Amino acid sequence: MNPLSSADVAPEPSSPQLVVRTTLLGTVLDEHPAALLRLLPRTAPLAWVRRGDGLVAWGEVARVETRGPTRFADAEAAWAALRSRAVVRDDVDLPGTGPVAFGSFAFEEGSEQRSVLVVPRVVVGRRGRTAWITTITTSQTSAGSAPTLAPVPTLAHVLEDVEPVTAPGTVTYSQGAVADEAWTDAVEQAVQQIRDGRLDKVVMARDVQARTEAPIDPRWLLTRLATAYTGCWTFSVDGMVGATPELLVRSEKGLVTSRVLAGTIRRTGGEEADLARAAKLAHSSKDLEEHEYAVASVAEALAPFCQSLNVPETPFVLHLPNVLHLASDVTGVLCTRGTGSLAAQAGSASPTATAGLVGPSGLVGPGSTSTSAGSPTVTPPSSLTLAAALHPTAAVCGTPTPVANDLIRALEGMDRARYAGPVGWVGGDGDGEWGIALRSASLDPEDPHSARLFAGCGVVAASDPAAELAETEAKLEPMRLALGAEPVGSD
Ligand SMILES: C=C(O[C@H]1C=CC=C(C(=O)O)[C@@H]1O)C(=O)O
Repeated sequence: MNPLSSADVAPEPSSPQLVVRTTLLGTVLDEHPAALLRLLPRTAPLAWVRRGDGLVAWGEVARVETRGPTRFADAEAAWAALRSRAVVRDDVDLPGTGPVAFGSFAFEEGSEQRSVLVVPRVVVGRRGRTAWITTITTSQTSAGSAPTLAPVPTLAHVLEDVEPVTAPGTVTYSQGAVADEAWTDAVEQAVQQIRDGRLDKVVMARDVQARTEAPIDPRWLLTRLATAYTGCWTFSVDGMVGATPELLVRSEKGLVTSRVLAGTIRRTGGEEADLARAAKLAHSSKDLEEHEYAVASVAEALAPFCQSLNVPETPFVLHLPNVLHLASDVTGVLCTRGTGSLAAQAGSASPTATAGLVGPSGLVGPGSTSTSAGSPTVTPPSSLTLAAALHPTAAVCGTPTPVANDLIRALEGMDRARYAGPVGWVGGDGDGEWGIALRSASLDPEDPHSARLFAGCGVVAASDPAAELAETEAKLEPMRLALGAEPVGSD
């Protein structure tokens, strides 16, 4: 059993002291992909779940709200202050045990939408056969006296308080910020700008409004998403709900992973026809081009933090129930004390500098990006720092990033709010997992009958606006299914 420990960093007088206790859960959770989600209360559920593993949480002992260009840095500083003073007893010591904060960040620095980090009161987690429960309280004790650990609830106690999940009833959909025709016009203009050479790729998104007969119970959506989209990360943070297939970054004990997606084709439902479509996607020059930009943006953003990086040369085809995607898993080893970053190594022209680093064909790989700031990193960056550095990737913004971002502002006609922004969790040691908030909806805090669904797609020179509109419809399917009534099976 780990002793009570408090990090030896100077206390930050303005932030409360967290008292955190993690213990093993004696009760075995069943194998259903939504088993963890069944523990959640109706109000403000927090979740990050995939294939039955992950974290669910509720209650709120601290909340950080940030905005604007410093939204990531401010959240990071607040979390650093909280975790540095935390008193922690962790009997399990796995990723996701001990102190945890859930976050959801606005896509755009000029967004009206707040970005949030929430420190929950109770977290239940599972990794394989191990399940645990963490309680977090804030200490009210005066300096010098020992903080009291909260009693740990049993699973039976937790389940006693769970209200039944309710269905949303009939759902009606209506146009979002931009009508379909105006949206395809905007895509047409984007294609023209690409053909004129102003940029290589831009991701254009749209929204759809859903209105439900009964108030939306987020657990209805989460359970259905986790059951049908088992390969995706089902998330819920501060009203942002979805099942994303795209992992922006996972940072665990010095290793980083990012699942990059770009390039899409709708599934037909028939196995043989889908295999033919997968082959078509894998050879589509338009989709491969879209994908290469996205992989390059991730590799470039990670290079300054990594001593080695593996960038697959060719994507694989990821099968989801609604669509097929081109996918690449980029992995890396973070710099530690004494090991310089890839970017720095590339600058020094070391023969081993780019070992294991394969740039996507035809694009500038990170190993040759000598302009990246490449000073050796001594403290491994937190997962939130990495997410901030990666955001926005070319899977949700475009190439070059600033030009694409400007074009999105000029043409898209809506505030993306937290759609396509990082969503996930960060732990007490900075490790964590952040997805890109895709295949998602934002629940209206003022009106429980209302949700805003989002979808976007990568536009390149060869894009056809009508086909891009159809692609957004395919990407809206998971959330339409989540709001539906018919039974769902797993993929
Ligand atoms: C922007 C979205 O998807 C991105 C992720 C995968 C494939 C994409 C594409 O093929 O366009 C997009 O880059 C979305 O789902 O809203």
